[in-house]
Amino acid sequence: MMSIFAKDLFKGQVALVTGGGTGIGFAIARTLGQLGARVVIAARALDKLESAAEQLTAGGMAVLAAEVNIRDAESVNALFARLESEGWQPDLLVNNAGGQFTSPALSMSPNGFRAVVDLNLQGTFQMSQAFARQRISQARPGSIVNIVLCLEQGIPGMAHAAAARAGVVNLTKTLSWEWAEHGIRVNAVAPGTIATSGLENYDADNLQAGIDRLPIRRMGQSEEVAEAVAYLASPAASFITGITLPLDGGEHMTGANPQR
Ligand SMILES: CCC/C=C/C(=O)SCCNC(=O)CCNC(=O)[C@H](O)C(C)(C)COP(=O)([O-])OP(=O)([O-])OC[C@H]1O[C@@H](n2cnc3c(N)ncnc32)[C@H](O)[C@@H]1OP(=O)([O-])[O-]
Ligand SMILES: NC(=O)C1=CN([C@@H]2O[C@H](COP(=O)(O)OP(=O)(O)OC[C@H]3O[C@@H](n4cnc5c(N)ncnc54)[C@H](OP(=O)(O)O)[C@@H]3O)[C@@H](O)[C@H]2O)C=CC1
Repeated sequence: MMSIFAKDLFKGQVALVTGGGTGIGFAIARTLGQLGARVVIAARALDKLESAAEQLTAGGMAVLAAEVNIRDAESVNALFARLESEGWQPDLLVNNAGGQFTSPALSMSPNGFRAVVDLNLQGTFQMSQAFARQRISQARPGSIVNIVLCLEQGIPGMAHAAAARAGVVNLTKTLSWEWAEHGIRVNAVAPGTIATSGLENYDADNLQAGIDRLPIRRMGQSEEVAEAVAYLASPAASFITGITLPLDGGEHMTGANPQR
């Protein structure tokens, strides 16, 4: 898929994409890199990040693979300190890392619920706070895009993720208020079902049943998410903050697939 944006849209900027070594995050990193940004891809598994970085570098992009566990505040702070000292301080942050397991709410353990909230809500907050502290201390503007989930009708089988991502949707609004005066915009994209290896743990028949109910009857592509992220991160969206953009083939109108 060709990007509709100008090739040098993000020239001179650094984009930090969490979970940027796989799936949607990889597509976001590739799009931002193709549009001129230097890109940091950050996650836990350095081997996966390094092979992703190799692919992107082979395509002519400037890419740094950096280890981080977004659930761990010390790891997050160490990442931002490293990026500053190595000249990769980010102008744009894409909080893409996240995920969950499926389980009926009745069988979730406290620790299982907490792990998913920690990853998706606490992790997103910790990354956003570290980013904003760095930008604001240097009086530089910035842009944050959070990847959430289509959750408008609730998500049966994923109570932890639904609650955590609803938290991120409101965090997006609240931080957009608090940080607007510093030139930092905060927005989110809410994907429906997107074809990535991340879907391997989901029942294919149930996914198909959900897709059959959509106005646009197919899975989304990672590149479609990446284009929306590029738009929201760019000056074309300079008057947009606090929004969550549904990117879901219409799923926000059909309701969640109860079999998920
Ligand atoms: C249509 C689809 C839409 C969305 C698609 C996507 O998002 S695609 C993207 C897809 N990509 C991803 O989702 C990737 C990211 N996802 C992850 O890393 C994991 O799903 C995670 C968030 C649970 C973290 O896992 P972790 O290993 O760091 O967790 P931990 O070791 O710290 O354990 C904490 C607690 O959680 C419990 N527990 C863990 N797994 C299961 C399970 N399957 N079953 C039941 N319980 C489970 C575990 O037993 C423990 O509780 P206990 O026993 O102490 O009471
Ligand atoms: N595919 C889909 O249909 C949809 C996906 N999403 C969301 O989009 C995002 C990307 O998903 P997708 O590409 O499909 O799946 P992936 O499983 O490929 O992406 C998850 C990424 O998050 C990283 N990650 C997980 N835990 C941590 C952590 N503690 N610290 C840092 N990085 C972490 C993983 O890397 P590592 O394990 O190396 O840390 C991985 O790169 C996720 O937030 C997902 O929930 C939302 C809606 C639909």
